[in-house]
Amino acid sequence: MTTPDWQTAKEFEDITYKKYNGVARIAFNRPDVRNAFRPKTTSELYQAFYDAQEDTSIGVVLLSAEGPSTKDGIYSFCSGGDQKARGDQGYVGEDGMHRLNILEVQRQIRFMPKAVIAVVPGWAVGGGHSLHVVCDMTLASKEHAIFKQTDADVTSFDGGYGSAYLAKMVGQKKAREIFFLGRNYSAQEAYEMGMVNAVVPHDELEQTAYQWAQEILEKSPTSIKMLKFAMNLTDDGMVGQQVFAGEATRLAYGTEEAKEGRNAFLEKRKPDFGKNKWIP
Ligand SMILES: CC(C)(COP(=O)(O)OP(=O)(O)OC[C@H]1O[C@@H](n2cnc3c(N)ncnc32)[C@H](O)[C@@H]1OP(=O)(O)O)[C@@H](O)C(=O)NCCC(=O)NCCSC(=O)CCC(=O)c1ccccc1C(=O)O
Repeated sequence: MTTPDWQTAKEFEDITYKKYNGVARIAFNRPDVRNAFRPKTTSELYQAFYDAQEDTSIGVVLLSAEGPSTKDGIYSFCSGGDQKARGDQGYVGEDGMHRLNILEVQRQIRFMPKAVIAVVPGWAVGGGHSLHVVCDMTLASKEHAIFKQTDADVTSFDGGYGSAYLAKMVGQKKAREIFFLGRNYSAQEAYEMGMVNAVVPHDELEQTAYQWAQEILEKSPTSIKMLKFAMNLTDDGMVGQQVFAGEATRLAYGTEEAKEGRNAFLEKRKPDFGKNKWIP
């Protein structure tokens, strides 16, 4: 397996954004504050995920993190909302507005028609924990990954994917333990709970993530997209149905039947869908 020769796709301040060979790598880049996100970070994440979604050469996105901290050498994935940027109604950006826009990033990850893999080299805490939960898969550093939910320490509560979807993943009792007690869990413990796909030696983590991405890229893009949306559907209610059905409509547009319907309208005639089209 080749080592990725990552090329910077766009320069940002709080994240790095690179691409190589069908894979986009978006990484938190505030390691000295355990990769906490502030409004600038979430805005940059939003832009990078949007670009990765629009880029037809990209099939898999890795959500990772730079590090370790220059202060103490500790690795982190993300420690959630930056408590120094927190105001009374959200996190305060350079424009003075109070925002909760990490939830928009969660929805981008959830609804993008491409696989998103969380690559967790260290702490995954609070809103950072929720981000790994919403990703399609999670790979974790054997030596350094620690999973922890501190929402209940700082009067926050991710009542969507971070908690309710987590409960579907690890079971109700375990999810309540994670949130109500706020303990630290190792990569192995997270794996045994069912919220991590693989525990990987730290030095091999990024290469393994790239390798998993390459395996996905060998599959049918339509299958991957439809499978992701099918698996989302039951937990996402009407929006899940809308997203899945939108892609089904796209597939229907490609049929002769759909072309006849469009052409008949444009030619101001009744459509002729032919006989024997009612396949069982
Ligand atoms: C992550 C820790 C457990 C790591 O502990 P440790 O290794 O001992 O390191 P520290 O010495 O504590 O930290 C080193 C350094 O980093 C700074 N830092 C760490 N985390 C943060 C943070 N989240 N914000 C700001 N700064 C942080 C720390 O101050 C130190 O700085 P020095 O200057 O060197 O002293 C531990 O650090 C820890 O517990 N961190 C806090 C975790 C936390 O509580 N996060 C917030 C949870 S709430 C949240 O994320 C809500 C966001 C969200 O997703 C959401 C959900 C629902 C609705 C809306 C939203 C939304 O959008 O807000």
